[in-house]
Order: sequence, then structure tokens, then C-alpha cells
Amino acid sequence: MAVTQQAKAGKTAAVELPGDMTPEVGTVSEGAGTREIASLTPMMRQYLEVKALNPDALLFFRLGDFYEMFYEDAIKASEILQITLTARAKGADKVPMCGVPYHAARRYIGRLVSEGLKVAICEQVEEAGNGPGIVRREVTRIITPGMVLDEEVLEPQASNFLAAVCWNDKGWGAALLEASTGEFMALEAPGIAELAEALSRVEPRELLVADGKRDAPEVTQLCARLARTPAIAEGEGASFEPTRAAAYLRSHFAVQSLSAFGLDDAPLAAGAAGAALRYLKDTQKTPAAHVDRLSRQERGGHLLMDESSRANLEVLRSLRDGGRKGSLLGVLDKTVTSLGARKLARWLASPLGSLPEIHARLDAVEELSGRSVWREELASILKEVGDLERLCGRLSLGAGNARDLRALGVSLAQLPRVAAVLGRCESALLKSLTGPLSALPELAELLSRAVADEPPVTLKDGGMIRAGYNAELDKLVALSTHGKDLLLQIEQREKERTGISSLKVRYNKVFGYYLEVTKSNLDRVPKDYIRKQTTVNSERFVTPELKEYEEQVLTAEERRCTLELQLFEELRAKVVAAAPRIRSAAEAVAAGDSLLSFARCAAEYGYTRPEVDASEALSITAGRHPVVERMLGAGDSFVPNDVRLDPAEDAQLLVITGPNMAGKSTVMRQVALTALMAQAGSFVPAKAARIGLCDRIFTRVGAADNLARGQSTFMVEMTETSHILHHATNKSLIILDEIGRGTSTFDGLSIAWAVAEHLHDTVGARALFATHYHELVDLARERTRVKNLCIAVKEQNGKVIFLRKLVPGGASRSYGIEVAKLAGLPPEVVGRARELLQNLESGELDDAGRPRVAVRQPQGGRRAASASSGQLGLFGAEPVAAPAGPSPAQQKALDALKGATIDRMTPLDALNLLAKIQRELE
Ligand SMILES: Nc1ncnc2c1ncn2[C@@H]1O[C@H](COP(=O)(O)OP(=O)(O)OP(=O)(O)O)[C@@H](O)[C@H]1O
Repeated sequence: MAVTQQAKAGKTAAVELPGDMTPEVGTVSEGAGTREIASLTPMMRQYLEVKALNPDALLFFRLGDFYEMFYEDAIKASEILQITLTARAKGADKVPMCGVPYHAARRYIGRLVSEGLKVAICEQVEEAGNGPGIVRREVTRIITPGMVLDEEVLEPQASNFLAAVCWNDKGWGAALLEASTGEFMALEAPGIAELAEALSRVEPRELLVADGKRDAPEVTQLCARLARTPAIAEGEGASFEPTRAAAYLRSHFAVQSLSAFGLDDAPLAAGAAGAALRYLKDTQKTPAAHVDRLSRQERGGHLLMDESSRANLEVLRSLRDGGRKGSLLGVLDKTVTSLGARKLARWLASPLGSLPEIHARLDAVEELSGRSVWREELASILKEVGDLERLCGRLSLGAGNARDLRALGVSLAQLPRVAAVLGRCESALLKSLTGPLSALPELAELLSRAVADEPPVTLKDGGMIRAGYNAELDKLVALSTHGKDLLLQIEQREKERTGISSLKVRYNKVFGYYLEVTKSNLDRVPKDYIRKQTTVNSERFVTPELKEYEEQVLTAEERRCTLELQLFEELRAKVVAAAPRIRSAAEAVAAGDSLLSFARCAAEYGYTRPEVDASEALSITAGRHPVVERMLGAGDSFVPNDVRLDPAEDAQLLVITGPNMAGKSTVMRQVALTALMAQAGSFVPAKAARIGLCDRIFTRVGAADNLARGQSTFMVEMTETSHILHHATNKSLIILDEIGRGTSTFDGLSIAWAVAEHLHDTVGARALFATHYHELVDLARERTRVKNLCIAVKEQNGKVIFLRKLVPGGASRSYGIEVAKLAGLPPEVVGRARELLQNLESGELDDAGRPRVAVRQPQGGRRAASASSGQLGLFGAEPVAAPAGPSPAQQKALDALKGATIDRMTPLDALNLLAKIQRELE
């Protein structure tokens, strides 16, 4: 019985399911032993057997032109994919099912994987009709969020990492593996914070842990520290076991020891790396030849930034909508290849920590930024270079097709041109890229000679190989496409040979091709003609040559396809063999494109080369915020500001006050971003900048909403502050924006003050501290290396004008109510707030002992807000009054001091003057 799936849920025409779906009556339990089904077809039994081996994946079961899903998989997939759920069989045996056409499957798989699900692809692995029973089907590939190869599913500009992690009481091990490119790194970290910091640099899509550990508290805590929660998968526990994992890695890389990767003393890193590689091979079912190197990540080599700092500074994504637009990457990414785009994101997520490397990048950027013609030449060549890493990855993992070969060939052909431009440069870094770019000329030549211009997606239908590459193939192509012409040629030749002008080559199903001769010409038929049939008017003959051609023409198409597949496999093997060189070339393209992008920004945005050195100074002249300056509308121009930090001198901690909306956060972030850009090797938005190398950048900015993770805003603020105080060093740069504002004013100010003191006295880091607690300005009186800065505003006709200029000194008030009015608070609320502010400022109790703050003033009797009034005093119950002028005695003493001509006084005169002043004051 053939079952017709009616119109496949309305998506396509009806298809016939194979006869092997015919139900068998009986009671069978499936392999996993969980499902009892009264009547089960051989095909359904096969389905359940495969499903039992892949219980945690959605099983895409290939039936004809569809991938079908059954049972819970069908219910889940139909909901997510919005496709109709149908049923196979009826009544008690009803099985929920849904399906997607195989040619459109990639899109659907992409959607499921982006929801964090695993998809197992089960294909027919033998031709139908080879022996009794149903065709064999096997899972040929498992696609998981961290194991994606398909270009339709992958974001070209983003990496797609799997992170395998393991831990014991001594620390953590992690491996980061990008299946599509073959990039592979391993690391060890002493604690969860350091591990999260390392993982957050690549934002893994999937976390692999040992089986049974999915719900471990360590995993929950780790995920809570990552900006993007990864999908979690469990791998066989034994694969994480260090000795086993090390043996597995040694055999994959064909090395004697793991010392080449720096992993012989890192059992946890080796364990994680072994498990990650095994997961790749288990899901992709291939040897993963493109994973040809493994590097150990060391903590010291980079400028460290924790996840919240990177997010707060909007390095890779804007806080507003999580997109690239509005982020530093969004502004600086002028790359033209996806290789470059991914590399640039990595450079910004993980700037350098070593001066020679920074200087090398800056030299390269300087050279390219001054050469506009070379820049454009390079960009136009690089535009032709495809995603070498992913093309090579797909082909190595057996998932690529001839289009990938073609794209690879076209891309490789551009590399010598890229090398030629870079070879003209003086910069050592740019020159060094030419080597790997020049290492693949034969493969480029071979692919361009071998692969057709527009090959098809499928591997089985021919059309992949270029004419002229293989003589045998050319013959088969000629036979299959020009077979009829050949037969006509035979006909013509035979006409000439026999002199029978009416001779014809014809075809019928019984004899195939034959020569037809009319009865009147039979006397001219040569001896080698073999008579086959006599009709009323003619006789039909065959010749050995005709039979041979017939054989060739009829099978040419099939033989052509087989040969093409074989040639494709040979070419693919050549690519796999060249994979390490392709990866190195891809690295060089990515680096060149990223440096080009920095150079383009430098030239187009007017950036300058920063001076980066080993000092602890940080001084920026006329600096701008790289993102805000690009976002300002026409007519608004960004006001540059100077910032100078020098802990060796007098400026270690800058307290920045200023009204709301003045630009405090902007100026602080621009300092951090400038340091980050400089250490990434980019020019910076400033007239001049000197950046003493930072080991870490910390920020505590804004109220990151962590409510979803069960922490209050204040708790998050304090946790982050505590992390900073524990981890900052005298080489760190710290940005603190309104510490303490998440709690009561007294508590907040006290915490802010204590934090600032600790940074100054104990940590010694360079810090910028923005606050609305104007009392913090007094810290400068107490501590030598604290400087006050404020952002100037002007009051004009009762309106605040923001000047955006950073000037020495502290601000007197916050203008919060004026800003609230600008934000459109109703006039009556603004009026009442002014009234309350005055009450707070006078700070007295009324006659009834009630706080005046609550007192309403009679209508019309409202006093205008005083521009000179201060905020509510906080230390002690008494409000801080505006400072009174000096007493007459003090004034006299001051005048005496002012009038003294110190440069003409002897030391004794000076002492006498001081004694006199002291007496008068007493
Ligand atoms: N130097 C500048 N030049 C031009 N516009 C600026 C400048 N600095 C800030 N702005 C603009 O002012 C807006 C407010 O700046 P910012 O958020 O830094 O103020 P703030 O003082 O931190 O405010 P609040 O105390 O309310 O948090 C910015 O979004 C930006 O558009």
C-alpha cells in the first residue's frame, strides 16, 4: 500500500511514500524500549532505531524528496518552523509527522539550530533496489549550534565557536573550536571569572560539558557570566579524561607529544581539546583534516576585558539593540572580506598586550593610511577573495560542492595580486603577509583549469568540470550532448560509402539504433551490415560501429557523471592536502584586510597614530568618542576634550562631575575606547595620544540589567565593583560611572568615596570616576593624585546650554530638574520638584516638626530655583551650607599673605610674618 501525503501540508505537490511504509501488524518495541507500537512498518522500525541512537537530536529522516520528522520531533519542529503537522496512519496508530523538502532543508535546519537545537540528518546510504528489504539509512551529519558548516546558516562576519569546558578543584580547562574554519585553541584558567573572560572573547554558540554535567552549578554560573547564553551539549565523560584526550589529540595531529602546542603541562586544557575534537568528528563523521593546528591561549598576551566591560563599552555590539550598528566594531569595520570582518572583531575583542606587536600593526596602518591608491587597489582585489577558511573547512569535512571549489579557485587566484601590493610596502608586518599568500599558485591554477564557471550545487549530475581538463570526460560529454550529431555523422559516412542516398539511422526500443535501407537499394548493402528486420518497404541493419556508438551514447551521461564525481573527489583531496597552506593564506588575507580597514578609518575619520609605550601615563589631546562622533546628526559637531592621567605625577584618579547629560559618560568611554583602539593597533580619534600599555580595562557603567539572572541592579553594580577592586593592577585602566547610585544617597556616597580611596591608596590604577555626588570633589583635598574635572554648562535665560567641554574643578550642581524638563516631564511635576529641591536645600523642620521637604508652598509663592544652591549635604545631619566668606580676622591674614613680597624676604622675615598672622588669627 502506498500512502499519499496529501499536498505535503500545502507546501508542495503530493508525494508518494515508498512502499516500505506499509504497516506490519504486530507489537514491537523500539530499540530504546520506550515506545510500544501496535503496527510498525519496517521503515518506522528503522526510523526508531536511528532515533534511539540520537535521542537528543531532531531526526531529519530522508524519504524521497523530503526530510520527515515523526512523533515529538514532528510536534516540536512544526511549532518552531511553522509548518503543518500531519499524521501517518489513523486511530490509535496515528503518528504525528511533518516534513520539509530536501532542497529547502538548509533554511529550516538553520532556524532550528539558531533555537539551540541539534539536527541529525539521516540519509539513504544505498541505492534503492539493491537486495531485499528497505534501503539502509544512516545519520551522515549532526548539525548543532556550534557545529555548523553551511554558509546559509553561518553569519559571514561572525565566528561560530564550540567551547568545551571541564574543571576540577584546581581550576578550569577549555577548548575553543570553530568547525567551519578549523580554528582550534585551548586554555587553562584558575577560576570561573578568568574562564568567562576568555570565552567571552569569542562568544561561543555551544558549550560542551561531560555527560551528567549539564545542570551542574559551575555550568549555570559560567553561562550567567557570558553575554550570549550558549546552547549546552553533553559529550562522553571519558573523552574529557586528560590521558585519553591527549592520546586522541596526538593521533589526530600525528605528533609524539603535545609540547608543540604547549599543552603537555595543561591536563585540563588537553582534556577539553580532546573532547571538542571528538565531538567534531562524531557529529561531522569525518576525520576533520582542516583542524591542523592547536594553539594554547596565554593570559598575558592580551589586554584583558571582562564580558561586562566589553558590553558596556559597546565594543562589538550596541547596548541598544545588540546590533553592530552603534558599536565600535560597526564604526571601524571597513573590511571587504568576511575573513577580515571576523578577524577585526577578534582584534577588538582581544587587543594586544605586547608593544612590538602593537607597533608593528601601527606601522602597517600608518603606511596604508598614507597611500590612498594602494588602499583602493588592495580593497578592489580583496573584494574578489571569498571565505577561504570556510570554503576549505566545508571541503575538508566532505560537505563542500563544486561551487565551493570554484569559489576557492577564484579566491586563490587573487592571492598573488594581493601579495604584489603588500610586497611594495615597507612595513614589516605587511611584507610578512606576502609569504603565505604566495604559497598556493599550483592549486589556484589547477582549480581554475579544472572547475566549470557555473557548476551546479549537486555532485551527482555532472556539469562540474571544465571542458579540456580531462580527455575522457570531454569524450563522454561530447557523446552525451552531441550523441545525435555523431549518429548523423555515421549516417552521412555510410551514405557516402554505399552510395545509398536514402539510407537513414533510426531508433526503436527493440533494436536500438539501426540503419534503414529501402528495398530498391538492397543490392548496394555492404557485407559488414548485419540484417535485423525486414519491413514492407525496407530492411533494417546494424553494424558493430553503430552498436558501439549506441552503447556509448546511451551510457555516456551516466559515465560522465561518475567520472565527474571522481574528478571532483580528486580535486577535493588536493584541497584537503593543501588545507594548512590555505589556512595560513586565509590568516594573511584576514590580517591584511583588518589593517586595511584600520587604515581606511584613519584616513576617512581623521584619526592619528597613538604613541604606545610602557609608561603608566595616558594622555589624550582633543580626543573624540569614535562612535558618538559618527552618530551626531548634521549640524551637531563633536566637542573634543583633553584628558591627562599620570599616576607618577599628580593625576591618577580623575573625579568628573557635571550636570546630567553633560557628557561625562561619553568622555570616560572615549578614553577607554581610545586605549583599546591603540592596543588593537588602530589609529585613534584624537589630535595626539600617548597610551601607557594597559593590562586590563575595567568599566562599571550604567545599570546593566541582570534581573533575568536573579540579581538586583545594585547587586550587579557591587559585584562588578568588587571584581574590579580584586583584579585591577597599577597597569589597569578603570572607568567608574556613578558608583553607588543604585542605593540610598548616604550609602552610595560612602561606598563611592571608599572605592575611590582604595583605588588611589592601594590599587594605584589609572581611573576615571564620574559622579553626581559633588562631595567627592573634596577627595582631591585629601589625596594628592586625585584631580577634579567637570563638564562646563552655561545657564542662559533659565535654560541650560551644554558646552561639552571638560574643565578643571568640580561642578556645583546637577541641573537634574532642567534635564528632566528637557525630557518632557509635565510642568506641574517639574514645578513641584523645584519646590522640593528648595525645601531639601534649606533642610529644616517646620513648626510642627515635619520635614520641610514635604511641605507644599502656597500657590504663587514658589521661589525660583537658585542657580548657586548645592545638593543636599550628606555627611552629618546638618546640610552643607554654601561656604560662608572669611571672617575679618581671616581676611586680614589673607591680605597680609597676599601683600608679602616673598622673593625679597629672608627666611627670618618669613617666619616673623607667619608668627604674626598666626597670632592675629588666634
Ligand atoms: N563632547 C561631546 N560633543 C558632542 N556631543 C556630546 C559630547 N559628549 C556628549 N555628547 C552628547 O551628549 C549626550 C549625553 O552624554 P552623556 O550620556 O555622556 O552624559 P552624562 O553626563 O553621562 O549624563 P548622565 O549624568 O545623565 O548619565 C550624548 O549622548 C551625546 O549625544
